Amino acid sequence: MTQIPDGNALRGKRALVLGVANEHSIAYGCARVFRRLGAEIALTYLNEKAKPYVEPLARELDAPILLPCDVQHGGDLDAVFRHLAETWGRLDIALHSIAFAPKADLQGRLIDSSAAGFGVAMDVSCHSFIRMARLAAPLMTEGGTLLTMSYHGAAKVVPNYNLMGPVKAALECAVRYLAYELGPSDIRVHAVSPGPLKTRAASGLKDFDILLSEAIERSPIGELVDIDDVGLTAAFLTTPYAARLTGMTVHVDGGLSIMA
Ligand SMILES: NC(=O)c1ccc[n+]([C@@H]2O[C@H](COP(=O)([O-])OP(=O)(O)OC[C@H]3O[C@@H](n4cnc5c(N)ncnc54)[C@H](O)[C@@H]3O)[C@@H](O)[C@H]2O)c1
Repeated sequence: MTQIPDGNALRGKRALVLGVANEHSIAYGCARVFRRLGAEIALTYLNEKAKPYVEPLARELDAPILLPCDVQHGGDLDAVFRHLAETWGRLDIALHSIAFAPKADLQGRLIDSSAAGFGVAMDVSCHSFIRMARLAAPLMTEGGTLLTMSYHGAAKVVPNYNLMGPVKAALECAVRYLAYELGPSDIRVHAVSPGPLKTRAASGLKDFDILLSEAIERSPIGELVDIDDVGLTAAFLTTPYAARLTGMTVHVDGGLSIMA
C-alpha cells in the first residue's frame, strides 16, 4: 500500500469528485488524498441505491456537500453546480471518474456494438466530462484543474476492452481540446490513466483477472497500482508543481504502458 503523505498542498482548495460508488472506487482514492492534503470535498452518488455506500465515505472525508448525480438525468449535473455556486461560490478541482456501457455492448466485439449502446457509453463516459467542464469553468475564478479517468485501451488494443477503447480515445482527445479552450482561463485539463484496479466497473470486463496478473508480470515496477497511487498523481496535477502541464494523459501504471 502506498503511504499518503500528510501535508497541506491543497489547503483552501475546493474539490468536486464525481464517481464514488464504494471504498474501492478510484474516485474515493482521489477524494481521500485530496482531503488528506487539506482540500474540502464535495461528493455525489448515482442514485438512492448507491447512497448508503457513499454516505459513510462522505462522513469520513468531512464532506460538507453530498448530492445525487446521474449524468444521464437531465438537470442532476446542473443542480450540483447550482448548489456549489450557492454554497462555495468557487471551485478549484473537478474530478470525473465515471464510465458506463450496457453489458451486451461492453462484453461483445466492437464491430457488433449497437448504435444505442455506443451512444450511451459515449454520453456517460465522455460527453458528461465535457458537460462537467462547461459547468465547472465559470466557478474556477482563480483557475483550476479538471481531471478524468482513462485507460491504456484508448491507445492500444487491450483484449476485452471492446467499445470502451474508442470511447476512452474520444475522452483523451476531448481533454486536449478542453485544455486548449480553457487554458486562457488558467484551467488545466488532464486524463489520468491508471493500470488495472479491482473495482465495480472493472468487474464488468471479461477476463479482468488476466489483466491484473499481466500487469504484475509485465510492468517494470512489478506491482499493481492502488487507488491512493491514482489519488496522489491526481493531486500532483492540481498543484503548482504541475502549473505548466495541461492536456496530458498521465499513466499511473507502474510503467505497463511503455511495454511492447
Ligand atoms: N478499474 C480500473 O481498472 C480502471 C482503469 C483505468 C480507468 N478506469 C476508469 O476509472 C473510472 C472509475 O471507475 P472505477 O474503476 O473506480 O469503478 P467504480 O465502479 O467504482 O466507478 C464507476 C463510477 O461511475 C459511476 N457512474 C456510472 N454511470 C453513471 C451515471 N449515469 N451518472 C453518474 N455516475 C455514473 C458509478 O456510479 C461509479 O461511481 C472510470 O472512468 C473507469 O473507466 C478504471
